[in-house]
Amino acid sequence: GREGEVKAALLNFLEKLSNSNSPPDPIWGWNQSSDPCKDHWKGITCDGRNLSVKKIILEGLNFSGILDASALCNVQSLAVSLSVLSLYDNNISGENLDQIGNCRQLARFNINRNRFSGSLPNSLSSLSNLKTLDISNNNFSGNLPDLTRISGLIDFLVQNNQITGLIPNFDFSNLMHFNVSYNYLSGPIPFEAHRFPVSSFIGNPELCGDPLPNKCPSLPSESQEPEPKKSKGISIGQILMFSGYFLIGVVLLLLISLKICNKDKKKEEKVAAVDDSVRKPSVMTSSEYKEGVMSKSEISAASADQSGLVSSSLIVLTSPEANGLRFEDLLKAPAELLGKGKNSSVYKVICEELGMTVAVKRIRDWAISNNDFKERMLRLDQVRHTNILPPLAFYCSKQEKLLVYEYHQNGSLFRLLHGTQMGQAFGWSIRLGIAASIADALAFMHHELRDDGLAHGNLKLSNILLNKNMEPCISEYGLMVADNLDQPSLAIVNSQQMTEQTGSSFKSDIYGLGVVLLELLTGKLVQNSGLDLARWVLSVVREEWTVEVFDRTLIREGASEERMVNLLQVAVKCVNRSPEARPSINQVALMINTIHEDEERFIVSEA
Ligand SMILES: Nc1ncnc2c1ncn2[C@@H]1O[C@H](COP(=O)(O)OP(=O)(O)OP(=O)(O)O)[C@@H](O)[C@H]1O
Repeated sequence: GREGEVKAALLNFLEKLSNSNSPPDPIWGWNQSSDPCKDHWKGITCDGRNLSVKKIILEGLNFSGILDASALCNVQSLAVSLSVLSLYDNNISGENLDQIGNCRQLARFNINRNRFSGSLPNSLSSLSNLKTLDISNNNFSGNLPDLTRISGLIDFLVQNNQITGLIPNFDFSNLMHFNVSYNYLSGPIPFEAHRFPVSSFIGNPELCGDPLPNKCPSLPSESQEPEPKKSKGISIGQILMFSGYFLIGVVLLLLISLKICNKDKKKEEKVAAVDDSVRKPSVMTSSEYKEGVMSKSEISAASADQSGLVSSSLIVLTSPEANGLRFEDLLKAPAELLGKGKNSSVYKVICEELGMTVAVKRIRDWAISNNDFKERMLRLDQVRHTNILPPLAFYCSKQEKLLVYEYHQNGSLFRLLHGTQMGQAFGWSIRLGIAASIADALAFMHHELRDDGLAHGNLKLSNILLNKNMEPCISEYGLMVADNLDQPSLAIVNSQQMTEQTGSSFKSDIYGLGVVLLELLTGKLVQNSGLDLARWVLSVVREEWTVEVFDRTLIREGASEERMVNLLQVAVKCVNRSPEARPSINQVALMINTIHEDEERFIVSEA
């Protein structure tokens, strides 16, 4: 019957894989007289009712035979259920690989670190459920197959092969990891792929265009075309990447006094100058800048009273770090653009005389009255928590607001998790400790500021900075000018908007925290609202292969699966579509701290 057919197919598959006629090690349980599901054959995972084989995972086992795809995928009763095939890290080569296309349910196919060669089967394009394709570190040659129809692809990893030709079109929308480095690919990198880091493409001498430093030779009629496109949708990731190239950043603090309304036009020109500088790095001296934007009298008004609370200029708050900070110093100092969102930019400003480096956030066209803004800043100044970055000073005019924060040279959690110094250990205990600190800090702030209606409003990895001791420091608390508020109408974003409108942005913070937790657990990049990542995690958890979601470096490190699953459950609760169904921040903080304490007890017991 069916069961016998599956069993025979698996035994045939294993025999070819192990390249020997001797029966498999008895402790594996693979034999004629037992059942792959009920008797838990090593490497086999079945569905909940033990009726069908869902996964075959035989990693790092020194197999040196062949993967005969027809032995698995041409057996109907097996092919209809198999969703994961991973033979990562063996010495296997392939046979009948084109038959893989018959394993229609395959969501993960991983043959990384083996000895496959020849061309990639075109039948890969019929695996419409595929989420992870990892064929890296083999000897594949020929062109990449056309995978445009696989819209759910999340990981596409083909690095370290001998693949030639152009990078074909993909549906890049869900792709989180894309790596074609160290092959023989040529031609331009598709525009949609520019958001991936340089490391995704290096080692292909004939590949060109962003994010690689070598420009593509311009085609006669299109040479000027791509430029404006590039500047259009600069994402956080791109900004981070570009910042590597910008050794000298751009000096600009655009300030327009309330009184001088007729300088609007002039201001627009200046804004354009900033925008332009993102593409073409240039340096503008502070005196050039000052002349254009601010009159001397305004500067002196700004610096008239160092102790702060001067009406229409820079208002210095009570942090001891802000002591002596003057507008003039900010204007004189060299500045570097750190990042730029739709309505805001952040500059690093080095005030040498004060021996101090600050980050200045400039927000344009924020529909908040100057009085409300001032009141809000003064209120925020009264509530302090060690893991919340207080503003040092601020400035407001009708068109724009400036916020001065202490600069944190260790960067953000975003950079730590996705940055170039990937090798740096960012292990499970540290991630869990950071998660607990963030939750505690938010719980404190929510409690103190609930009556004022002041939540964080835009919690995400790039707003969580790291101090000298690598402890988290949440910046931009209370600004509540989320960049993503005008994203395309996706269900969760809409409900988030709704809650925000009804004054309950506290629940949005819970959602934001949930996404941060998901990112810490999966190591995956989240775009915009966090919707993609949340949706992906939920789909994976629903498919009963929860372990698949975790960051591989955490798995490799041997992090406790139980505690990772516990934290995942907290995260999943936080990203519930319905704001009312999300737990309160106190509940979240309690749950995370319990997991963190478990972890600490475990570490002590291990020592
Ligand atoms: N005080 C600071 N010290 C060091 N780096 C900072 C500081 N404030 C912000 N940054 C970094 O500057 C970059 C730009 O910050 P910004 O807040 O504009 O970007 P964002 O968080 O991506 O977008 P958003 O405008 O939605 O907050 C980020 O990489 C952020 O981590």
